[in-house]
Amino acid sequence: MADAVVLGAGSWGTTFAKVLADGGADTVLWARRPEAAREIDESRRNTRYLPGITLPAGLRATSDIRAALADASAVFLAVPSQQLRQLLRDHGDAIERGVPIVTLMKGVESGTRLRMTEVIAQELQVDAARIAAVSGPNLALEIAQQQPTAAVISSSSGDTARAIAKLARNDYFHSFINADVVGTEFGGVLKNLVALAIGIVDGVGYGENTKASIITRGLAEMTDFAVAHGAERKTMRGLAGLGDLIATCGSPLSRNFTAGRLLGMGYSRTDVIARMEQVAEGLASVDPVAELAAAKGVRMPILEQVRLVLDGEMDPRDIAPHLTTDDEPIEE
Ligand SMILES: NC(=O)C1=CN([C@@H]2O[C@H](COP(=O)(O)OP(=O)(O)OC[C@H]3O[C@@H](n4cnc5c(N)ncnc54)[C@H](O)[C@@H]3O)[C@@H](O)[C@H]2O)C=CC1
Ligand SMILES: O=C(CO)COP(=O)(O)O
Repeated sequence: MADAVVLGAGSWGTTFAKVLADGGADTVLWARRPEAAREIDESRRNTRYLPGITLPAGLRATSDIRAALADASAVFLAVPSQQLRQLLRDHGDAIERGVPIVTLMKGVESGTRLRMTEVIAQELQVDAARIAAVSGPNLALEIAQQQPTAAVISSSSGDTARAIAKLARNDYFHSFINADVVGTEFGGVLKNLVALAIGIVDGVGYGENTKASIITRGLAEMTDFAVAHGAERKTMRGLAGLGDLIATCGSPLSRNFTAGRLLGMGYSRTDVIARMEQVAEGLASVDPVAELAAAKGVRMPILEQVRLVLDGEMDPRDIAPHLTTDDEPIEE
């Protein structure tokens, strides 16, 4: 049995497989395209997603998903959020009973508005104690370059969180644990939306005051939303909240920042999607998160303005002054 099987050989799946393999885990990475699996196995490279990175010799790749799953002691999921349900529907039956299932993903499903751990529980009919979510300030390329980084592994089961945290650590990557799955997952989803906003104002040409204002108010919005959905406030100040917000909003490596920047430069939603070569999860999360916020009566003016820019109903230059939609001053 392989210690870990990672599904999805994009930038994060490949990087996380490297993290696991560098920590000593016998790891198999599933790539949808046979030529991608071959490149990883034969050249120790994934040039499309991780240029310049040499992958560890111990990391094996395959395009045979069912054989990989049948041999897995733990399964890690790293495909775009809107694709997860179909993948599990097609191949979830190949996963052995009792195996922990870990999402590395940062999105909600449009339509159902479900978090990834909820999609896993629903589609595979597995107990929440077997499921974990990984989040944190984890820009893939920096980790692939072995720059020191921390993440948090969240599960309702302390045993599952601890087991995954022990697997996902090495001399450049450290995993903490928590039991706040709702907050940990929503942290990853919500920071993408703030990163879109930061990208937009960067594309417009605004500077650090604007960005700091949006990041600070964005964290307040994230916290209101997450707490209304049952998260712990402190999770939003941790790696999966503030930590990831800082990394994602401050880096041109972020695809959400990049997508926002194109919007700020005047490209339409359709143009931005066409130009992105990797997934920018925030683009698909805007509407379901806005719906979830409305259902709980949570006001999210920054998210609302990102939505208006995406829909072509607001000039990107107008986003910054509208950090609140209130006419009367409100308490910070
Ligand atoms: N790249 C990063 O720095 C980080 C990404 N994440 C999250 O990880 C998840 C995956 O993102 P990335 O790897 O960055 O995306 P990516 O765009 O680099 O790669 C996505 C991978 O999924 C595959 N894929 C696409 N549709 C598929 C389908 N229908 N069935 C199977 N495979 C499919 C693609 O071929 C590709 O290998 C996202 O939810 C993202 O938010 C989380 C932390 C860091
Ligand atoms: O989640 C990430 C960093 O923690 C990656 O952000 P992007 O998806 O915006 O690239």
